[in-house]
Amino acid sequence: MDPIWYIVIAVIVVALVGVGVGVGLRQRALEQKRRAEIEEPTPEPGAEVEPEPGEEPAEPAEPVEPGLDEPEPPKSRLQRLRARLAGQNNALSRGLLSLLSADKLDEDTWDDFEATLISSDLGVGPTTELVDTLRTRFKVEGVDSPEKAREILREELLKLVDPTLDRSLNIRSEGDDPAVCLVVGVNGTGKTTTVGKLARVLVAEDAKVLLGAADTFRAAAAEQLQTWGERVGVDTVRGAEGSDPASVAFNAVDAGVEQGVDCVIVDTAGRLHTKTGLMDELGKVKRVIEKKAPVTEVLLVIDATTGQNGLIQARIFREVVDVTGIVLTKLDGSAKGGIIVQVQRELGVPVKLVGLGEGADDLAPFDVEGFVDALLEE
Ligand SMILES: Nc1nc2c(ncn2[C@@H]2O[C@H](COP(=O)(O)OP(=O)(O)OP(=O)(O)O)[C@@H](O)[C@H]2O)c(=O)[nH]1
Repeated sequence: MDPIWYIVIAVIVVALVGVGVGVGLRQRALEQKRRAEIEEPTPEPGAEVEPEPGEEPAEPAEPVEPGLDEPEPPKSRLQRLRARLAGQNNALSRGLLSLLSADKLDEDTWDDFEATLISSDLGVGPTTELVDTLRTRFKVEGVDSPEKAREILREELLKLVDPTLDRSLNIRSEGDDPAVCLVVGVNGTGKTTTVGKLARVLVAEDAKVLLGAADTFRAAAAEQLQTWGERVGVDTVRGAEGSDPASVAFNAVDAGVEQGVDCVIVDTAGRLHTKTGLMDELGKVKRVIEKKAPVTEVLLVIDATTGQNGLIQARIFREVVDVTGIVLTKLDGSAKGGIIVQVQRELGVPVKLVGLGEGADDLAPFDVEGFVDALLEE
């Protein structure tokens, strides 16, 4: 035989032995694995693992997102904000307290009181009403002590601010659709800030929220809104700068329905040059959203420091959309809480929220008794 055949045969033998050993080893490994599985079965994905007797069942790990803010709970927020409204810093409060501390209630004292109320944006109508009622009651009921005067003043102030108005916010889903909250107002009043703060209020109450940046007029507004959302783990639906606000609002609500959120809050632009433009745009935003889900709350944001201007804006917005609630911002900087009464009378819509600072949690539900008591606090 040719020696080349010896070499070929030797190579084949070596190869066959190698394959045999390999298969054997693999089979042994498979066998070991199978045995191990029989002794300790691998759980199906998502299946619950029975704890060993005596062993504590493992707690499902909370998804912890690093760097998220923890918004202040509504209760302590209210107390803090009440404290901020109280006392001598507030013109309305000062006027009320000066009446209570007057030695005698002569014409001059009543005139001064009336002037202070008007200058604190209470408006001429409500001021005259209040002063007339107080004068009559003080006389008829023979007020002879500051305590009695305070009691009457408190009662009349409560009536003026109207505790009977429904101030609840329709921002929690009640059916299959999410609640939709449209936030409108002139630029600079604090709309974007309010949307951000409101998202925090909802997150603190464990609601699932989505934001819609329909202020496409100013790119920085969407940026600002997204930053507010990111701080509490809430997503923002945005569009390109200058894109149609109605389509961004629609996309946000569409995504909200898809994700099953409790509330979609839509921020809108306020910087429109003509009233007609404003009407067209806001009307369209609302109509387009409602192809997807009803708008459950329309909040008009008014800057308390703008006084009569705020009222003029309120009138314009009332013509455009059905405002269901007012957010009065910057009450901390105005010292003129009287605007609450005027704006409610003007629109026939309750003040539902008040902003009392630039801080992330400086927004609180408006509480009539808390407000009046804060004004009368010394
Ligand atoms: N002191 C105080 N400042 C506030 C309050 N709410 C908002 N601001 C400030 O007001 C300024 C304007 O707020 P934005 O939220 O940007 O106002 P906007 O209405 O969205 O303005 P545009 O996006 O231009 O339409 C910001 O500096 C806020 O920090 C408040 O309750 N108190």
